[in-house]
Amino acid sequence: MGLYERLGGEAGLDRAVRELSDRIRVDPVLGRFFEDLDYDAIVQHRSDYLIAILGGPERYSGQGMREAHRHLALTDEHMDVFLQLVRNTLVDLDVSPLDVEATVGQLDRLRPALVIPPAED
Ligand code: HEM
Repeated sequence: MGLYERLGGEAGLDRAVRELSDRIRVDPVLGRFFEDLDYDAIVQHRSDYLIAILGGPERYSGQGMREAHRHLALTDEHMDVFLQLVRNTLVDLDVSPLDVEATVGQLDRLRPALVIPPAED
């Protein structure tokens, strides 16, 4: 059984992403990014995307991660807060410590696409 199945497959990941997204929305650092956006659509896309990269069916057909986040000018701190919320959410959903770290590790691989390096000047 792979990581995707151990996380509960499509239903398990959908639930985890919903729980994670509720936490992101009220987070003091990350919440402001979602003001005035179609929140439910973002949660659905995020879920589809994560299901695909964690080994489930490919339902995501939105933009690439770099294009989707470029205008947000995310920093390493934003990414760290995001990954900590992922970690806490999975721990609270009783995912095993090894699988929590494997999942966080997979998501951290997207960091170079999501974080815009500070301008050199
Ligand atoms: C591994 C980490 C992440 C993944 C897999 C991910 C995934 C996604 C996906 C799939 C979309 C939708 C793109 C589309 O509909 O075309 C999206 C949009 C968005 N993400 Fe992320 N995201 C990640 C990290 C973050 C972080 C750290 C933030 C910081 C707040 C963030 C903020 C946003 C916002 C605000 C949007 C909507 C942008 C807009 O519509 O203007 N994401 N993300």
